[in-house]
Amino acid sequence: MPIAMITGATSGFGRAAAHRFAAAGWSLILTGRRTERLEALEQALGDKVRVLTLTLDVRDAEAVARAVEELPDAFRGVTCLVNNAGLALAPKPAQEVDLADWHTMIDTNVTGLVNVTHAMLPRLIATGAGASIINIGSVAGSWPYPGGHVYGATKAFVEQFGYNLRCDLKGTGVRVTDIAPGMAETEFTLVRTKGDQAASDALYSGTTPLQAEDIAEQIFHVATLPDHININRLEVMPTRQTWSPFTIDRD
Ligand SMILES: NC(=O)C1=CN([C@@H]2O[C@H](COP(=O)(O)OP(=O)(O)OC[C@H]3O[C@@H](n4cnc5c(N)ncnc54)[C@H](OP(=O)(O)O)[C@@H]3O)[C@@H](O)[C@H]2O)C=CC1
Ligand SMILES: O=CCS(=O)(=O)O
Repeated sequence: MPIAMITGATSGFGRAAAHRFAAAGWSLILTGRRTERLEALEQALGDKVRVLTLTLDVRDAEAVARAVEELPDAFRGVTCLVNNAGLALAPKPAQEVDLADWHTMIDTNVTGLVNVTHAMLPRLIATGAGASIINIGSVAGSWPYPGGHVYGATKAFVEQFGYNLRCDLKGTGVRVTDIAPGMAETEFTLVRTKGDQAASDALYSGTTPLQAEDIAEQIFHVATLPDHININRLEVMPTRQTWSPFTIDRD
């Protein structure tokens, strides 16, 4: 059975993707910082498929490299890497944001994704045809909005990094896709607001956001396309989310 490695599997898209791949019999390497949630996933899925959990902070390049180096033989032949771990912080004007929040987003969404990709590239190239890297970008990487500041910029990095990877991976069979979701109801807003459950509930109320399972289905679809097809970018929004017009500062 093929193997998927999913970062940020303890919540949201990552956890839903773990369930989706498991339903199709894939073996799983699941990572995140919250060990108890990884254990719960292993309990839920371990009867059906082979599961390896790794408590890992993607920002720690050494720990990531070591974990990949020490993968047990049964988990070395990874077919699909889902670079999903990420977060937004500080939904307020740039001039009011703590610098530490910008650093956390860059360290996680950019440096963390690069750490995991760098460590996994040899494994994916060894797999060859049919292998894929699926990076979770965001609509925020393409469309500016107030309070998007560094978060959107990190997701623009994710998109361009993926395209550039594709150039260098030509001939290896390894595919690279940027899946760019719009508003989806996960723990994302709870994290972004540093635990403000009311703000999170308010954002998703009275409309129909994407659910984690919607994006998990897209991830699984991209991972299981015939070997000769590479979706470069897949932008997915709720039907009830669109763009705003330009705004103008007037006297
Ligand atoms: N929800 C949305 O509206 C959208 C989300 N996205 C992106 O989707 C991805 C998943 O987010 P989503 O599922 O919504 O949010 P959740 O907050 O529900 O899940 C985020 C996951 O990322 C993990 N994570 C965060 N920081 C780290 C870290 N330093 N090291 C390892 N794992 C980490 C968390 O695990 P743990 O805390 O256990 O480490 C968790 O499993 C993110 O990249 C996000 O930017 C993109 C577009 C829309
Ligand atoms: O990436 C998350 C979606 S949004 O909050 O930027 O619209």
